[in-house]
Amino acid sequence: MFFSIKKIIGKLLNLGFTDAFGNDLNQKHVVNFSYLMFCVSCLVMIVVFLFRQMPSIAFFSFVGLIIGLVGLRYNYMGYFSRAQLLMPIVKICQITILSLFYFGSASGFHWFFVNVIAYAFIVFRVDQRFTKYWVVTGSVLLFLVCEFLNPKGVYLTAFEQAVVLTIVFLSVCFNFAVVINLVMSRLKAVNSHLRTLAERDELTGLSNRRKVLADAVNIFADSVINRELCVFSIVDLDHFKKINDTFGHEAGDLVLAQVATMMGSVIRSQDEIGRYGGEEFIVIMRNTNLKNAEVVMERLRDAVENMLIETEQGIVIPVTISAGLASIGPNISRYEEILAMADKALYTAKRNGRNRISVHSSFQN
Ligand SMILES: Nc1nc2c(ncn2[C@@H]2O[C@H](COP(=O)(O)OP(=O)(O)OP(=O)(O)O)[C@@H](O)[C@H]2O)c(=O)[nH]1
Repeated sequence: MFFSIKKIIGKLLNLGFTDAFGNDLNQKHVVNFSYLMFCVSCLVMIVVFLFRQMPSIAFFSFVGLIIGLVGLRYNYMGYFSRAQLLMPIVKICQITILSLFYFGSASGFHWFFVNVIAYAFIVFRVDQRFTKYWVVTGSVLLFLVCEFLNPKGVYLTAFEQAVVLTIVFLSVCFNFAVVINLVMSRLKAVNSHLRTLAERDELTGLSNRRKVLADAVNIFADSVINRELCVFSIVDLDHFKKINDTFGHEAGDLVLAQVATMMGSVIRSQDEIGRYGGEEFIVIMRNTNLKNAEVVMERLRDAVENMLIETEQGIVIPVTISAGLASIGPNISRYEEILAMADKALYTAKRNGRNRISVHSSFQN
């Protein structure tokens, strides 16, 4: 129940969004949220004041509701700056008129200006600072006018004013909590998206060199601390230059992407894969000895050899890989040493005819 409500609210706040990670998203969310809250409050006031037979406030709130819906639609249609600006204008008018002519400052209704000021600080960017200062200055001045001009109001009894004061306090707190939450969760989402972009290789979707080497450091350190084995493997596509030269660079890219997908499906979930550069990949196998690692890599080699990669013209591109494997050992103090050994083993595999797996032995030169 709670989650479905949260989902509906999330959908409403995302109204009009086309790009999940563009700029201004914090602002758009806050604008949507402000309109939603404004429309809900207008609706509540229409009901309450119709019930209390105060048609003028009910009508005033109805006009507010219509303007609120227009603003929401503006934001939905992508007229962000119009929506952005309409909100503080309508809110300032509503607070001033209700506070001065109906509720009186004892109701604390003019404290809603706090929301307008917070809105201005969050929603207007640096290049809109003049609008921001106008909204903030206007709000502060009108707050003072409301505070000193008509403390009693004409409509509400002292008790009702106390009730309104409590409602104002609670809703200002609520608005602040939601807006802070919104901004934080947007920042978190954008942050994690940026991290993903910074760590992914665009062509293959695998970890890029920086990420896989960072994984290598961590896995190596974990293995040393826990006295476990780990195996590093460097995988290289055979005669890849020839594939590019024969079938074209695009076909080469297709091969890289499809081999990467195959690697993702054959390599065990606990292992890490990344694109080391060009047509080279790294596979890091945790808690694994060389023998088991060789079995996994042999399975991959076989799977790649049997892949059917077709160009757009329907030509099948024959692809094979070679891989070199090396394991952590007693005299190894840095992960780069294992990579260097795996690279040597790869060289051996290439020298021995390619399409094979070669394991680095400590007796090798
Ligand atoms: N299509 C494509 N080609 C790339 C990419 N990155 C590197 N290459 C090409 O990969 C080729 C690698 O060639 P070589 O290093 O000579 O290796 P090879 O032809 O695979 O030969 P062996 O490794 O000895 O079997 C070069 O021609 C690069 O231009 C890429 O992202 N896409």
